[in-house]
Amino acid sequence: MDLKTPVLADPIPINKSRLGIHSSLLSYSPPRTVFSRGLILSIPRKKNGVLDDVRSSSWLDAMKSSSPPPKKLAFDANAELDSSDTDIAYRTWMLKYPSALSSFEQITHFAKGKRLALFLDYDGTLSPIVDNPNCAFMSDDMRSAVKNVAECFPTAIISGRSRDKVYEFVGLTELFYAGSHGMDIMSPAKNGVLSGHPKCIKSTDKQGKEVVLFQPASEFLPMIEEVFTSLVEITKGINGANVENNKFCVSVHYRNVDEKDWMTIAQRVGDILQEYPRLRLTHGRKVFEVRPVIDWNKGKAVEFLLESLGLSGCDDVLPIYVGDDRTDEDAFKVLREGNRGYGILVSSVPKESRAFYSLRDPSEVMEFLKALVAWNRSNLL
Ligand SMILES: O=P(O)(O)OC[C@H]1O[C@H](O[C@H]2O[C@H](CO)[C@@H](O)[C@H](O)[C@H]2O)[C@H](O)[C@@H](O)[C@@H]1O
Repeated sequence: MDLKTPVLADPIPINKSRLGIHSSLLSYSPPRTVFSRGLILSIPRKKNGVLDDVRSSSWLDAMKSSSPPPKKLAFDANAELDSSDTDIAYRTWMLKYPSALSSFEQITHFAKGKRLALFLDYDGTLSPIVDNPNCAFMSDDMRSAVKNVAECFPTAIISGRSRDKVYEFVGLTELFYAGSHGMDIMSPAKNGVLSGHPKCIKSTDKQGKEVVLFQPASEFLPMIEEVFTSLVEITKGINGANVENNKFCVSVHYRNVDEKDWMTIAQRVGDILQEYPRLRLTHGRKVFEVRPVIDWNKGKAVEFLLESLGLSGCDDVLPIYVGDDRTDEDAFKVLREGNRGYGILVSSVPKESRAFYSLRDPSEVMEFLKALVAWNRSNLL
């Protein structure tokens, strides 16, 4: 698809390319803007996506910067000058990743006459980041915004959580759910789009309704169970550590662990992972994520869903993906590389990304969803 984005509403010089998009929006390139130290979240990473050895000091740096501090702390702890520095850095960063709200007209101008498909991450996108992963509830307002948008466009939630857990939080039957970073895809009960797929299986959901599932990592289930048990065991003595079973992945949270114990937890997790060459370790927001070494991620899940919905390879389709985390970058990449659609990064701090646009936090995500619904309704008049 040719993303003929109209003129950008920000002062970035417009590239005279065929697409009329600034070159930085066409192909991924490292940001040219220099931000103050500590504002860029970077994680040491090898080319294959696996993090460097867990014992290296770069891990500790990555752990420290892996989730932005709550805004209040970032502003209170330092002098006024720091907060205005932060603001300037954020506004400068937004030149490269304009707000999807202030660019809304531009987005809908391009979306006119196209079929939209919406992909939403859960934690940090639909619900704010909280200390206790079991309490990451979404608000009723957000739920109704998601429900309304799903009535207008095919909508999927793609999360690192287990599919059951994210379904429990969201509780809407009309959506597609992809848990375990896209390794556990379920189509809505009344929508049979996955039924014809050769690798899909029929199952029943918690309410006993028939559902269709796609689980490309199913053979890893016993291994994940085993590593989950070991991780629970080795983190028992570390105050605040929390191991979450996400079915085809495991999360080891250190958000509530005292910083002096971060190296210990990283080392213990690394030691266990040594025994599992078919599992890999990645790093999210104050969390280590253990997952199978298979060629599958949130980007692949987006491609799979688009194909299953018959929306792949069509010029009149515009997929939009909204997410806040490193794992969402795989989806942003798929949309950007194929010039297929828009990635929207949710972040309150400058971050390097493959997204096109940005939103500051879940409340802006909700505004954006509401705006999409209003725009769709106005088109029907
Ligand atoms: O793909 P996502 O839906 O963004 O899931 C990624 C991880 O999200 C959850 O952890 C994050 O949110 C927690 C609740 O706000 C927070 O306490 C934690 O520090 C964050 O990393 C979830 O618990 C993980 O299992 C997911 O992998």
